[in-house]
Amino acid sequence: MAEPVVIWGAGAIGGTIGAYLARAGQEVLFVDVVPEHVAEIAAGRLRIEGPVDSFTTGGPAVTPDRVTGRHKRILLAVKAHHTEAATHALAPFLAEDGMVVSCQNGLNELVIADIVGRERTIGAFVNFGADYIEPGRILFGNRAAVVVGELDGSTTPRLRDLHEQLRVFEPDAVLSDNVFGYLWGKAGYGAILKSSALDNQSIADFIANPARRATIVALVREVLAVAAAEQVDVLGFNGFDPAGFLRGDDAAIAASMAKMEAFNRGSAKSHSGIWRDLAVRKRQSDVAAQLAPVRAAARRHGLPSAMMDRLVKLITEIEAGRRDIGPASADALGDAMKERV
Ligand SMILES: NC(=O)C1=CN([C@@H]2O[C@H](COP(=O)(O)OP(=O)(O)OC[C@H]3O[C@@H](n4cnc5c(N)ncnc54)[C@H](OP(=O)(O)O)[C@@H]3O)[C@@H](O)[C@H]2O)C=CC1
Ligand SMILES: CC(C)(CO)C(=O)C(=O)O
Repeated sequence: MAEPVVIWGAGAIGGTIGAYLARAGQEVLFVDVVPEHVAEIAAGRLRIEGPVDSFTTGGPAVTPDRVTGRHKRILLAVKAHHTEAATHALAPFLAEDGMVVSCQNGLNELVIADIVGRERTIGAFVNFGADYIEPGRILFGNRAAVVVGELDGSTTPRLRDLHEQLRVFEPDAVLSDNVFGYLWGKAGYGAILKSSALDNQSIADFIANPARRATIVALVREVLAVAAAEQVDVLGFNGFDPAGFLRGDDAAIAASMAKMEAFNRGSAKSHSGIWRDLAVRKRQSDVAAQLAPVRAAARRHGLPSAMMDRLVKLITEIEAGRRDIGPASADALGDAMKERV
């Protein structure tokens, strides 16, 4: 029997990728902590819906306590604040020569590598949009960048195999020698998504809102300054132009903002996953966990992190029920910028 690929965390991202692989006839084992969702997948009722595609599939699916065997390829797709626990849980089931592929937002590769070893960790960057609707139902909102890369930038046979496999899901998937360039790029672009969760506007409307422009630029530049200090060659994607932001080039930034707005208008996923956690699912988001390594690096380099610090504080207040989502919260992030100067 073929070696199955394990999808650990079969929600919006893991469920979508796994559904494509299963539909293509590949051996997939879905693992998730939500028993009702696991039951639907195991019963062959994993439904992908939305403008991109519409199909129902399924396959073997279990909760983590029912996993057996040792597996060569585990795609990890849990939120950043669940990375450490999930990696500890999967480690006993990872083959000695196996790999964990982080299909996540954030610099989770660093956490995973600490637990299973750098040589068993592969980096990935995903920017497509998906929403977990209910057990067995996922909205696939839009296609977007998918990238894989070894942490040291090398091109290995296992990376080529993984890349080929992911092309079943995203034909334009990229094999990169600079996956950290994309991950830091997503940290910059992701800062916009995070700040958009302070308000109820869609991502596209938030980006287009002139009242948010200066705050977005200051926040993105703060993140990218840290990437530069870390000597990362940050890469762009789907309209995001990190070089333009870093240079403080107004024309390039305006062009990038227009492209990012258009890109997000084309998605059926109108709001960020973070907004969805806060406003719809009423639960903790992974904002603090995603920004933790960026803020730590800022401290190491003696760089400012006032915008990121304020963003985390505001989101934490929303999570605790001490603050509402709305324009006043987005304004409060702008205040951090004004206080800085
Ligand atoms: N959704 C999107 O459009 C995008 C998401 N991302 C990133 O992809 C990653 C996955 O996000 P997304 O798919 O949206 O999240 P979801 O919440 O939709 O899916 C994650 C799933 O993993 C489950 N889970 C949590 N802990 C564990 C565990 N220890 N073992 C197994 N399963 C677990 C969750 O259960 P429970 O819900 O109970 O926690 C949930 O079912 C995140 O890093 C996110 O930032 C990146 C690009 C786009
Ligand atoms: C908005 C999106 C899908 C990136 O395009 C994202 O990364 C998120 O919601 O966390």
